[in-house]
Amino acid sequence: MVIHTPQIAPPIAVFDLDGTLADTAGDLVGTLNVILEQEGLAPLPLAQARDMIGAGARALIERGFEAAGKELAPSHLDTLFKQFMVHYGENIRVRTELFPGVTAALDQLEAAGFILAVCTNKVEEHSIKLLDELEIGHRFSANCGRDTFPYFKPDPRHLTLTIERAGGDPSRAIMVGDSRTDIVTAQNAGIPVVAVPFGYTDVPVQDLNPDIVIDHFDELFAAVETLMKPLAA
Ligand SMILES: O=C(O)COP(=O)(O)O
Ligand SMILES: [Mg+2]
Repeated sequence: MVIHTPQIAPPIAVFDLDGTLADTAGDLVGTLNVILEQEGLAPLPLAQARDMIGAGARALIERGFEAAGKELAPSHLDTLFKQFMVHYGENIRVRTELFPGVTAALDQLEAAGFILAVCTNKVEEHSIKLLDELEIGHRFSANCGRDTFPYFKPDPRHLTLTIERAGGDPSRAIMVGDSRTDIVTAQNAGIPVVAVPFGYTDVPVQDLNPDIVIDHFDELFAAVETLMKPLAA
């Protein structure tokens, strides 16, 4: 007699990229400033422009122009977006580094049997390139950007389709992110969310009602265990 045990999907942890896994602001704002200067506008200080990150490069350019008080026609935005993509792609890892403790936290999750995935509003090509240059790309079963599906964060389908592509189960998943976009995406997908406070957000992440806020990646595994305990029991 063959006894069939029910197949339980492994747990999955899905990470945002910019402001969560890596501090990318120096290179994103660096490219934004190249565009602004080319348009005759003053470059923005990093401290001001970093919180404009999180909704993709198009939004970053729009927000940069808004901060400079300059109108931007949609057709011109298209041109600048293409220039941004080329310049950023060529300068993606000049000042960008992983946040402290990322590699060890991914090790811990992998050792506990977690599938790992990325769900970012970066375009997929740049997300793949950057994570490879940061030498962690091979760890992720799926790396889904703004252009991977017809939906992108805060649409919860960006997250649920990432989980599906990685071979995970949305009922055994957690999201880790730095912004309102990530928190709203996870909440709308019914998935618990861990927030990091060191990323890019114009309001403190604590005020956005995530399930847990961690100050350092050293705290991630314990946070995930707490949020997933009912599932493991
Ligand atoms: O704004 C971006 O370029 C992408 O941001 P995200 O990785 O935080 O989704
Ligand atoms: Mg982010």
